[in-house]
Amino acid sequence: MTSTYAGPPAGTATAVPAVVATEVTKVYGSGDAAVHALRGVSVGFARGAFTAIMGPSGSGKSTLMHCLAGLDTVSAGRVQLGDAEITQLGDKQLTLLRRDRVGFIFQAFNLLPTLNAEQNILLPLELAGRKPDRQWFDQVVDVVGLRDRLSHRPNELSGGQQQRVACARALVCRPQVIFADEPTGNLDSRSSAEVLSFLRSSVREMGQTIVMVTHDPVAASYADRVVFLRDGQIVTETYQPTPGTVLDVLKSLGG
Ligand SMILES: Nc1ncnc2c1ncn2[C@@H]1O[C@H](COP(=O)(O)OP(=O)(O)OP(=O)(O)O)[C@@H](O)[C@H]1O
Repeated sequence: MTSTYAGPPAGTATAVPAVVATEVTKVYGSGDAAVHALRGVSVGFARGAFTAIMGPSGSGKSTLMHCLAGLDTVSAGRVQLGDAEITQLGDKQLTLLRRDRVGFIFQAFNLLPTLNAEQNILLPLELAGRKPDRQWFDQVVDVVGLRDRLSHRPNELSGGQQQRVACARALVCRPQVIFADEPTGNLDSRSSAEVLSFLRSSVREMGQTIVMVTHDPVAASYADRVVFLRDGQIVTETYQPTPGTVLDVLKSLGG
C-alpha cells in the first residue's frame, strides 16, 4: 500500500535530505497475527533541520525511527542515510554506520554511573578508537552548559543535566543525524525546555540534523517541521509549528 501523503507544498523543502525513506513497509509477525506498522512511508529529513515525528499511540513513530536509524530492518522499501543505502547493509556494516554516523538520545539517559560527565561524553569516541577534537568538545560542552559539571557523576546531576550529557555524547561524534526518542519523556517541564533549547541550538549553531519522536506538542514546537503518522502512514506535516497548531493536527488525527 502506498502513502496518501503528497509531499510538502512546492517551494518549502529545499535542503538536501540527510535521511530518505522510500516506500518503507514494516510488518511484524505473519498471517493473522501480522501487524502492519509502516505502510509505504516515503519521507525525507533535511540536513541541518530539526524534525519531529508525531502521531497517535501505535501509529508507527518508533518503528519508523528504528528503520531510519538502522536499528530495525524494513520489510520492503529503502532507507538512504547520506550516501549509504542502509537497507542494503549487513549487520557488521550497520553496526559501524550506527557507531560512526548516527547519534542516539533515548528517554532513559543511558549514562554509565561510574563515569563522570566528561568521561560519559567521550566514551563513544573512545570505543570507536577516535581521538577527541578538544576544540569541538569545548564548543559542545559550552552549548549544553555543562562546563562546571564535567567532573560530576550522573547521580550528582539533575535529570535535565543528565540528558544534556547524553545530548553532548551524541553531538561530540559529529554524527550525520541524531535520532531522539522521547528525549524529554522523563523530564519536568523546566528541564525539558533546557534540553529542547539545547537541541535546537545544536541545529542552529552547529548545523546538526535531528529527528525526534515525541508525544508532546510543546516539545514538537521546538522543531522546524513536524511530520504526522497515522496507522503506519504519513498523513500530513507542518512547518514552524506551535504547540497550538500541533495540538490541532493531533486532535484531527484522533491522537
Ligand atoms: N516488536 C514488535 N512486534 C510486534 N508488533 C510490534 C512490535 N513493535 C511494534 N509493534 C506494533 O507496531 C505498531 C507501531 O508501533 P510503534 O511502537 O512504532 O508505534 P508508536 O507510534 O511509536 O507508538 P507509541 O506512541 O505508543 O510509542 C503497533 O501496533 C505496535 O503494537
